Amino acid sequence: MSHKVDWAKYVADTEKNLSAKIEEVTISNGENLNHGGASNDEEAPDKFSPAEASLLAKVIRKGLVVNKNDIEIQRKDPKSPLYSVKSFEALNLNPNLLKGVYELGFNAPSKIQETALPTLLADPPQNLIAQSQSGTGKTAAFVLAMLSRVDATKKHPQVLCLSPTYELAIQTGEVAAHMAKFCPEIEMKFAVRGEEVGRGAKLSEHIIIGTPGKVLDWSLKYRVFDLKQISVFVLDEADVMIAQQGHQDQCIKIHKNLAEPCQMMFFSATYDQEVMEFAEHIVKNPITIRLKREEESLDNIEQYYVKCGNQQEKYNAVLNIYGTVGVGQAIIFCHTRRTAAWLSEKMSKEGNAVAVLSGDLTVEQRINVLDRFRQGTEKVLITTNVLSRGIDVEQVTIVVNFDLPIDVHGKADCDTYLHRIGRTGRFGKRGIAINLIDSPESMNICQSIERHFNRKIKYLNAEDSDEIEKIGQ
Ligand SMILES: Nc1ncnc2c1ncn2[C@@H]1O[C@H](COP(=O)(O)OP(=O)(O)OP(=O)(O)O)[C@@H](O)[C@H]1O
Repeated sequence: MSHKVDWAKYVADTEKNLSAKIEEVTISNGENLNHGGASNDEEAPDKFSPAEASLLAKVIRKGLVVNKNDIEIQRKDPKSPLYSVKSFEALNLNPNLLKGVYELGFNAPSKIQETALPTLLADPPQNLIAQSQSGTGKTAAFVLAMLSRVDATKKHPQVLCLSPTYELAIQTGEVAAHMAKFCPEIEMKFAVRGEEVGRGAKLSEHIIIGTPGKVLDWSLKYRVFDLKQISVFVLDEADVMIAQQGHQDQCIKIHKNLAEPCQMMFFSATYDQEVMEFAEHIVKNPITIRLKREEESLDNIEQYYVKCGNQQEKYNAVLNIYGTVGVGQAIIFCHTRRTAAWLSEKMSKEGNAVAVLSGDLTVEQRINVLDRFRQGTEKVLITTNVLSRGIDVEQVTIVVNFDLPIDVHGKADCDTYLHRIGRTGRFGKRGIAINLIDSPESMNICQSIERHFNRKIKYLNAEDSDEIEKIGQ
């Protein structure tokens, strides 16, 4: 399964070509980028096709051309999560892993990578509970630590990484496979729905990446690997894994069956106070990397709300937004599978190419939908909270909360909100989050979220396509 998508490469190549052409054309035609006006088309060094010209306008409008510079500026800003003073070389990684890192196009570590890796690679091993904003490179941080800790001469599972969903486990495995490209001696296995092992089998892979239920079955029920031999235990999205019903019992059971010494690595973009206290209780002498509340939400994601009278008006707002996604892509979050199915059916019937991903699809269907979205086959993905955490599709420019996230008591679920909007604005890119408000209750929830993060959610008139267009500028 490919991790880097062709579509992203297409946009990147197009950007590169267009940037080159902008330079050429600007040199020969002054400010006239599009060869229009008084310039002589025949003398132009390299004429834009109409499709290129329109893509150029969109790319410029969305700020993608300047984005690379933006990232370099963010890297030098001590307040940015991308800020770092060290290079990857300075982190003492194995040279073959370093090659993998550069092959992925990473030039310098982000703040969390630079801070966490020295702790994770220290001897004797240190336990770590780490928090860093969405899209800031936590996965690479713990994957590099996992790969660094493998003793390939021992032919049994020794590193275990748990993810809350099937999609996230697969994504993490793909990142690990890319980083380990030059370490063929390291073997990995997915423990997720759809993967089977024979009864009585003994796994020889060094790294297991999976979801809690399957890992529990394989380790304690079928005994195809021994939790006592695990020396590195990673919990991605650690707060839901130890606090949310469904995952909690399984994760705690796995955790209890680990033997000393086992290095613990807990990562998430959010931990509420209670969950952090619990994490610190179950992890011995941890180093903790914690964000202040005001640092949790990202400056590069602009947040808006749109007032809608009813479901139909929400639908109209989505259509307006759909029309302005441009070169990017959008993810729309609904509260229930039913709403997601209703919305996707209605949009598809009216000729809009949308995909839907919710828990009622088979795992093959789910991964197929996500792959198609990553390749840009559909510009819009409609989903539920199942995709709210961790999923990394770098060209997502807009996240829409068709329904605001609420907890079981109907109160604002601020953590889920942060994870949902974090599907855009990945690694310093710009992103837009739009919340559709259709009742006084949803307005209250929106305001609670605003207060919680102390960050403005601005009003947007979705009747006005021009205004929606403007926010992408
Ligand atoms: N040092 C780096 N240089 C350039 N790009 C990077 C670097 N580290 C990570 N990335 C890219 O940044 C994106 C986000 O990284 P990642 O998915 O690890 O974020 P995260 O912090 O785990 O996010 P989330 O909280 O949503 O799980 C990915 O596309 C990844 O390839």
